[in-house]
Parts: sequence; structure tokens; C-alpha cells
Amino acid sequence: MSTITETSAVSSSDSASPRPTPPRRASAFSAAQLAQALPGAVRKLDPRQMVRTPVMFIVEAGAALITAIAIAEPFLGGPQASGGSEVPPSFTWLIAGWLWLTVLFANLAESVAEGRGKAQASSLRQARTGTTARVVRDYAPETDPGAWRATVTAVSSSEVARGDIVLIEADETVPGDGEIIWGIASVDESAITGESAPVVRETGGDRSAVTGGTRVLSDRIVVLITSQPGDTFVDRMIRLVEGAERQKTPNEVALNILLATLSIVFTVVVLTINPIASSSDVTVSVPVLVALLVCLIPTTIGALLSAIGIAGMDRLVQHNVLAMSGRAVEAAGDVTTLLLDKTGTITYGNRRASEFITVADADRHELIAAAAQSSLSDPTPEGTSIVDLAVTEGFVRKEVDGDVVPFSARTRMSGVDFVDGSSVRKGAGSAVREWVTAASGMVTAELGETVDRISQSGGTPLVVAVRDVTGRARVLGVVHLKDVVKEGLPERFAELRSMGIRTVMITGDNHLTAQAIAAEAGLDDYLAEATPEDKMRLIRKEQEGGSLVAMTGDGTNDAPALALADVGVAMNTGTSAAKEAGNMVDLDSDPTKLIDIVRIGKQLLITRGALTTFSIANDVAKYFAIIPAMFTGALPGLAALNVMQLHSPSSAILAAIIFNALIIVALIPLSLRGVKYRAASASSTLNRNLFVYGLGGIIAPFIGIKAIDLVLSLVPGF
Ligand SMILES: Nc1ncnc2c1ncn2[C@@H]1O[C@H](COP(=O)(O)OP(=O)(O)OP(=O)(O)O)[C@@H](O)[C@H]1O
Ligand SMILES: [K+]
Ligand SMILES: [Mg+2]
Repeated sequence: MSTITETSAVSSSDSASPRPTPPRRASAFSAAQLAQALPGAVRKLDPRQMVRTPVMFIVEAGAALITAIAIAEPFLGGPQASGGSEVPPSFTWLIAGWLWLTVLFANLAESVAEGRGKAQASSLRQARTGTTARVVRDYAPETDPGAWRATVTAVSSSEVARGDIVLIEADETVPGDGEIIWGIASVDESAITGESAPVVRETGGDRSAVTGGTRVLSDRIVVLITSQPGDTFVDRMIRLVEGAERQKTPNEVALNILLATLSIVFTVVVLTINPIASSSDVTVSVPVLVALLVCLIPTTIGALLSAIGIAGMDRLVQHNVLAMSGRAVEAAGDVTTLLLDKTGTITYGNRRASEFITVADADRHELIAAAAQSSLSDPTPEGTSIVDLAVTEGFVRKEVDGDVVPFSARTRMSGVDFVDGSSVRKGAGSAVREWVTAASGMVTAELGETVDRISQSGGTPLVVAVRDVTGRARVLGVVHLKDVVKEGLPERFAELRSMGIRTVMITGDNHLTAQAIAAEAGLDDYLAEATPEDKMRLIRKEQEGGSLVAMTGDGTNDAPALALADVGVAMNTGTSAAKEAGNMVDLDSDPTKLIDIVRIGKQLLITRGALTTFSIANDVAKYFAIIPAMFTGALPGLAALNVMQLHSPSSAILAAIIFNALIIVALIPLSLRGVKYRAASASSTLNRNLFVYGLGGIIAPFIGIKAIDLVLSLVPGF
């Protein structure tokens, strides 16, 4: 039996200020990583896995076929001549070996990319240390939220399921994701966010979500668990970074289909060569045909495609962003409008009451008492801070009996209807004005001036009014709620502007407050007095206009908008409803994180494009290496194609195959690091990459194949 005493009000200034978190691990690519990834690469040779990447599957099938031929050859009188010219005895084995290496290098690229995620996953697994959770059986919150009786039983945290109510005290690990239903505490979320500064989590409002695996540092909280065992946020994060849940992005799927189609076309072409060449009674040996096929199909991009995708998602994790869908990552690359929620996103979100201001001849103590009474059961940060301020001005808490009218983003008001028929309300100026005039009350010009003065300073005015038993209402005054804009926003929004992204703040707050905050934060536009429907309407309008829309938000009333946006980034400090609705979660709760997300999205698209260009281009040179080598005996005229003056048909073919394999390893670092992204216009970036990777793709193999051929010419038999 444990009774809960009133907690000390924890200093609730959220200290996690948004600063771009440095990527957690150097993205350098080292030989050690290669060695570590080798076992994984060998395991991936399993044909059932290889079939996922058709291009490399064809290479593996070719490698298996030629290995069989190489084994059978000695019993068939040695390697078959090809194209009318003899081949060295080890030729077939060499082709088979390098084809196996080609497939192995492709798998190596993927397992190196996955390796970094695996490291991240193992550090996350530590966070999930199996603890015991204290589940409350008959939780019954009494009228005074500070004291309730409960029976607490200890269960292992892996059994805690959705709907359980758990008590968590200082130095205990949160057993699962949930919402705080009682209390306030400072929580260490470094296991998730890597940010060791403790954050405040409290019941009510937009900062009531806690994540399984984090640690309560002070006080105690009662949490309603919302996650199922094995499917907590950390579990999903682990599956995501391990690539298990990595969904292929639409661009990647389309490219895979293109590559597979190209490979099938080339396979058919190669299969028709002998029938066509049979007129000049020359046959090309199967090893040479397969070598030609492997050089023609886009093996370079086929081998690196998944590594590029995994590395892109991993770069997001390094920036503390969890992308639940690959599509969102790519959409981020093309976003042109960013909608930002105000409270909790642009500002710290724990709006605090700073001053009571009476209007007309209202009595100050009456104002303070009314404001406090309308907030005793208001769990939002606004409500609790009003009570705190009232207590410092002499208000004595005492139970009020009446019906609590909770705050809603639609009514934009909260209050109490007392049993004696009188009522009190606090809320947005426009909402309370309507309530007062509907009860035949008067609203003075002075009220408007006070409301505007507070709003112009960026504060949120909450008007307080009472209605007496006769039904007449009157305004007592205004509570000045202070909101603090997160620092460093103007320059970050300027950066977004340079990337062609317009920033719009949408808030339920009034116009003047919105205008003041938007100006202070350096935003392009704002929409004030927005209800959740207004936020969604604005997103639809932008999307119909052809823009891809990104939205950041933290509150439950942002959830529908986050779900509708092409890129919905939920703040980690937000409610679990917001995190469920978004397709990304920013663990740093930094509204300008979208800059990094857009940059990574663009970089992913550019890297994939650049390496595809390089891959197609570098296949061209192989025509000049292999075609003449295949037919020198029969069609001497083709020798003119041998611009590289390669040593012999066998060395030419083998050199092409070796280059085709080595180029994959050479491009692994670029695939993992990504092509450098500059905030420039899309067309100039495209032209630059076509030039660098197109021309580079044409020239590199001529040099590479010639160099390898020179080495081979030193080997006896070639
Ligand atoms: N606890 C509350 N009780 C009464 N009125 C409130 C309370 N909290 C907010 N309000 C009023 O309702 C308005 C709308 O609140 P809402 O949460 O929708 O938007 P916001 O918090 O001001 O901004 P944002 O949409 O960025 O969160 C606020 O601007 C404020 O005037
Ligand atoms: K190729
Ligand atoms: Mg709000």
C-alpha cells in the first residue's frame, strides 16, 4: 500500500534547446568495417536472398554456371576456344572466381551499410534493460489529484501491456511507452535521443508522453501504458536501424524494376549471339558469353542500390530522426512548404502564467480566485501555471464542487460550472467574449487593449470571466501567459528559404500573438486561430497546389495534420498520438530538423541518380573491350574497335570482368557517405552530376581496364 504525497513542482523550463545534433558516429569507412561485414556478405550469397536484387542474382547464376563448366572442362578436353582463339587453361576458373567476387562485393556493400545500424541497435538494446514494473491494480484518482490509494504489484517490464497503469519513481526505467496521467517528473531520455539533459514530462498538455527505456530522475509519475510488449518505440527503432523494417522507397523500387528489365533484355541479346554468329561458323564459349552479360547489365548500381538506401536512412538516425517510411525520406527531398505548430514546436511549449491583469473595476483577488478555480482541474501547462501563480499571490487551494469544463482546441476555453449555478471561464479572447455577450454581459474596449498589448508582445492572453446565478456574465481580467521562442530559429528558417522551402506557422492562438511570434522566429507566413480542421484544410490546399508539404507538431490536435502531410515530423516531446500520426519522429524535438531531413532526402536522390548514371556510362567502355575480343578470329574488322589496344582476347575479357567487380568496392565509400549536397537549384545539381558521373563513368573504365590488361599481359598464357 503506498499513498502518494504532493510532488514538489519540478522546475519546468524545458532545457532541451534545439541545436543540430552532431551525427553520432563518424561516417568514415574503414577496412575494419569491411572485415566485420564479411561474414554477413557471405551469408547473403544464399540465392533465396539474392533473388531480391535481380541484377546480382543473374551474376550469381552466371558464376555458378561457369564454376560448373570449369569443373567439367578437364573431362571435356580442356577449356573451349572462343571466337576462334585459344584461351589459357585457368581462364574459366578466373572468370568464375571474379564473378563470385562481384556478387560478394555487392553483398559487402550492403552489410557494411547495415553494420552501422547494427551498432546503433545494440546500444539501444542496452536501454531496454529488463526491469520490473510496478503495475497499479485499482487506480482510483480521487478528487484531490495529489493523494490516491492504490495497490501496486511488481511485474517484469516485458509483460507490461497497453492499458496497464504503472507507478514509476525516481531512478526507475519507464517500462513501456505511455501517457502520464498523474504527476510531473524530470526524465533522462538519453537512451533514445542521446541528449543527456533531463526533460520535464507532466500530465496534461502536449508533453505528457513518456518512452519506454528512458529513466525517471526525480519525483514520481503514474503512466498509462500505450504500447504492446515488443512493440515499444525502442523496439521499432531497433528494427528500423537494423534495416529489417526498412521499406524500399518508391524511387528505389522503380529503379529496381528498370535494372531488372535491362538485365533481362541483355540476357536475351546475349543468348541470341551464337545463333546469329553461327553463319560465320564461329561460336563464342559460354564463359565468354556470361562475361559479356555481366559487363552489360547494370551491376554497379545494382550492387550499391540497397547500400545507398540503408546509408540514407542511417544518416537520418545519426541526426536523431526516425523515419517510419522510406517514402517520407524521399518526399522530404522535394518538400516546398513546411508547416510548423507554434506551442511546443516554435516555442518551448510550456506557456507559463506571468501576470494577472484586472479590467474595469473588477477586484484583483476575485480575478485571481476565479482564474485559479477554473484551473484547479486543468492539467494543461497553462492551467497548472495559473494555479502556481495564484498560490504565490495568496490564493489558498480548496476543493470546488461543480462540473469541470476541460480545455479543447475547438472551444478554446476551459472552466467550471458550479453547483450553485454560477460559472467561471478562461480562454482565448474571442471565445470568452462570445461566452460573455451570449450571457448578456458587457465587453469593454479596455479589455481589447489589454488583450492586444499582451498579444503584441508574443504572449498569449487568457481572458477570465464569471457568470453569476442570475445568468449575467462579466469579465474580470486577463492572465498573461508567456511563451518562449526557441533560439536560433531565424537563421535556420533562412536556410530553408534558400532551399526553396516556405515556412508557415499554424497555431490556435490569436492573430496578434501569432504575428509577433512569427516575426520573432523569422517565418514566411502564419495562420492564426486555427482549429485542427483548419490545419488539415491548409495542407490539402497546398497539396492541391502541387506542393509536397512537411508538417512538424507535438500535440494531439496536430495528429490529423501530421498524418495528412507528406512528411509529418512529430516532436519526441509530443504526445504519442502525434508520434503515431507522423511518419517521422525527431528525437531532439527541433522544429528546424526538417533542414537536415530535406538535405538527407535530396542527397539520397542525388546519390542514387549519380551512381546510376555512372553505372550506365561505365558499361559503354566494356563494349570496346569485349566485343572485338569475342570475334577477333572470325571478324578481323572488329579489331578496329580495340581502341585500348588490349593485349589478347582473353586478357581483354578478364580485364573487363575484374574492373566490373573492383568498381563496386571503389564506390562503396561514396555510396555510404552520399554525394555532397549543396543548397543549389535542382537543374544545376543535375547537370553537374551528369557531367561528373556521366563523363567519369565513360572514362574511368577505359583507364581501369587498360591498367588491368597490362598486369594480365605479364601473366604467362595470356
Ligand atoms: N488550458 C487552457 N484553458 C483555456 N484556454 C486555453 C488553454 N490552453 C490554450 N487556451 C487558449 O486556446 C487557444 C488555442 O489553443 P491551442 O492549443 O489550439 O493552440 P495554441 O496552443 O495556442 O497554439 P498551437 O496550435 O501552436 O498549440 C490558445 O491560443 C489559448 O488562447
Ligand atoms: K556491369
Ligand atoms: Mg496547444
